[in-house]
Amino acid sequence: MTQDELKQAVAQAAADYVAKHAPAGSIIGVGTGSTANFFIDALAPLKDRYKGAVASSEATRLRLEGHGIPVLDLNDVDDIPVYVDGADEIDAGLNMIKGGGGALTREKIVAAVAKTFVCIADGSKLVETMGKFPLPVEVIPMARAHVARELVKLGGRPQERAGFVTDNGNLILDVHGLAITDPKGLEAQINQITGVVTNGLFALRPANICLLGTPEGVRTLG
Ligand SMILES: O=C(CO)[C@H](O)[C@H](O)COP(=O)(O)O
Repeated sequence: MTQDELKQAVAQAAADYVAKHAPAGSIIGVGTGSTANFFIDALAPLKDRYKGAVASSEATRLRLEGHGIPVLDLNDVDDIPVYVDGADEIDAGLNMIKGGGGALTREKIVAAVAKTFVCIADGSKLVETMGKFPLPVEVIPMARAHVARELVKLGGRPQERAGFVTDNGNLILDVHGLAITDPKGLEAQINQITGVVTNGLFALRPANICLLGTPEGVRTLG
C-alpha cells in the first residue's frame, strides 16, 4: 500500500469513529495536513448529520467549505465531542509532535476544547522516542533571536522555517537534535520561554486514541 492509501484508510476509519461517537447535531473538530484532508473528504458524505466543524487552519476551513460543511468560530462553540487530526510523530503513550504544516497553535486550541482527540497517522509516524522530526515552535517575530538562544540552551538546533508565516502572523522555529525523553516536561519548559506562542509537543494533552495505518489494516492504539 502507498502512504496515501494508508492515510485514506485511517481517514475513513476516523469518519466511521465520528459516525459512531459524535451525536447527531454536534460539531466536529478538524485538524490540518494531508491525512486530515483525507478525513475531510471522508466526512463530507456525513455532513447533514452534523451542525458543522471547527477548523484548525485556514487551509482546513477552505477545504471544509469546499465540501459545503459549515465552519463555526470556536468562540461560538461550547462542546466538541471529537477532534480528528494527524501527527508528525506519535509514541506509545500517544504523545505527539505536530506542526509540520505550521498549524500547531490552532490545533492545540481546538484539541483543548475537544473531549476526544483521535490521531490519524500512517505507521511511519509511530516512534519509540520523539525528536527525529524537528520540533516546531511558533514564535512572535520580534522574539526570534531570543527564543532561538533559549532553545540552544535546551540542547536543540533551531532553524527558522524560511518564508513561512503562520495563520496567526508568527514564524516557526523547527528545532533539530532533540531526544525527547520527557515530552510533558519539555512541552512545559519551552512554553515558558517569553516570545513562544506554543510548541508542537502534544503531551500535556495527548491523543485519546490513535488510528494507525499499516499494510495489515488499521490498528487502534489507546
Ligand atoms: O500538525 C500538523 C499540521 O500542523 C499535521 O497534522 C502533521 O504535520 C501531519 O501532517 P500529514 O498528515 O500531512 O503527514
